[in-house]
Amino acid sequence: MTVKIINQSNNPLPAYATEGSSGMDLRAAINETITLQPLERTLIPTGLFIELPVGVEAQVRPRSGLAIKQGITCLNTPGTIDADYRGEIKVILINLSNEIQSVHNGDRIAQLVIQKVEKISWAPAVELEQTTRNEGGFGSTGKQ
Ligand SMILES: O=c1ccn([C@H]2C[C@H](O)[C@@H](COP(=O)(O)OP(=O)(O)OP(=O)(O)O)O2)c(=O)[nH]1
Ligand SMILES: [Mg+2]
Repeated sequence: MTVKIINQSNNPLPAYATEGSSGMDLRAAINETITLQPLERTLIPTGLFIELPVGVEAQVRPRSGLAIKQGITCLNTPGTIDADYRGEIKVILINLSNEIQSVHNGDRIAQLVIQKVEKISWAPAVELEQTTRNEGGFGSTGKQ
């Protein structure tokens, strides 16, 4: 699948790092370094605008390296880029460490995963098919 993209940043286009990579890293497109206080969140532009076909979404997901090394993650993970969104892809980062963290222009701050999405119609009902699990959840399995 090819997807139209406008890149208003001076960073390279997001790319798969290896043949088997699910995501393409997103880079910060910022003029000045951003500092994040502990628990501070901020919206970081990428300079990227895309045109997804209907039936496809893009997810903005955290990078594990940033999370473990700096305690930085995406607050709304996974972020949803709707097929009909024509605005700039932005990343909501939060600093969950107890130190000030910095983000520089070009830093890889998140990753974009392209996924097919199903659209459904509701069939209103009064009862649902029984299952072994039924209403069990929230740690219901594996108990003696
Ligand atoms: O991490 C994100 C999440 C969303 N978006 C953009 C693309 C998406 O299509 C749009 C709306 O996102 P979402 O549906 O998550 O936000 P909302 O709060 O429901 O806003 P809206 O009412 O505009 O849908 O914002 C981003 O750029 N980055
Ligand atoms: Mg929405």
